[in-house]
Amino acid sequence: MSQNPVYLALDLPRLDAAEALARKVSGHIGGIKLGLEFFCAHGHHGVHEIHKIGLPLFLDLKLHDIPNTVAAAMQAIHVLEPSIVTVHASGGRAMMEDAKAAAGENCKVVGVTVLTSLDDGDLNATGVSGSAHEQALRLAELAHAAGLDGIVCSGHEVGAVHDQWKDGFFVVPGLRPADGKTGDQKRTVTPREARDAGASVLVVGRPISRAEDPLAAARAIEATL
Ligand SMILES: O=C(O)c1cc(=O)[nH]c(=O)n1[C@@H]1O[C@H](COP(=O)(O)O)[C@@H](O)[C@H]1O
Repeated sequence: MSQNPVYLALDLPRLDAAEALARKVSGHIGGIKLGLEFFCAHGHHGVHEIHKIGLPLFLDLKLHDIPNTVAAAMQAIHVLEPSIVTVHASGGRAMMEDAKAAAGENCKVVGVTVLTSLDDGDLNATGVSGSAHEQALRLAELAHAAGLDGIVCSGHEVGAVHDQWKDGFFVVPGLRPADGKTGDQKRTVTPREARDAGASVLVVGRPISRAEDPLAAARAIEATL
C-alpha cells in the first residue's frame, strides 16, 4: 500500500503531550484523528497547532443533531480544513444529506454506524433489535443513499459493507495488535485484518499512545500492513 492508512487517535488531555507524540510517530502514520476529548479540551486552537505537523487531519466530532444544527456545525469547521469528519448515521438521512452539503471542499463525511464499544446486547438494550452486524449494514446503506463518502464500522463488518459499496470510504477503529488489550472496545480486529477486509483508514489510539515505546509500536503496526 503506497499511503500509510493508519490515523493516530490523539486522545490525550494535554496539548503539548499530544503534539509531541504526533511528531514522534509522524513518519509511521498517514494522518491524525482528533476526537471529542481533544476538541473539547483544546478547540480550534488545538486543531491549528496539530495542523502544523503537516499530516491530514480527521476531525472525529460524531455530530448528531437536527439537520439544521449539524449543517451549521459543519460550516463552522470549514476553517479547520479537515480531510475527514464524522456524523452519526443514526441521525438519519436528512441530517446526513445536509451535513454532506455543508462540508468544506475536499472533506470526506463519514457516518458512524455502530460504535466498536458495543456488542449485540448493548445495542439491543438501546431498543435496536438484531445484531450489531445487521445494524451496521443497515446504517451503511442509509449513509450511502444520503450521499456520504463512507462510514465508520468495526473490522467485523467492513468486508460485507465493502461488497455492497465498492467505492465507499471505510474508516475502521477498534483495532488491536494480536496480543493487545481491548479495554472498552468489544468488536476488535487487528490492523492487518481490517486492511485486508477493505478498510480505507485504520484508526489506532491506545495501542500507540499508551505503549511504553510509541514509536516502536507505530513501526510494528506499520510493518504488519
Ligand atoms: O469514530 C471513531 O473514530 C470511532 C468509532 C467507533 O465506533 N469506535 C471508536 O473507537 N472510535 C474512535 O477510535 C478511537 C479508538 O481508540 P483506541 O481504542 O484507543 O484505539 C477513539 O478515538 C474513538 O473515539
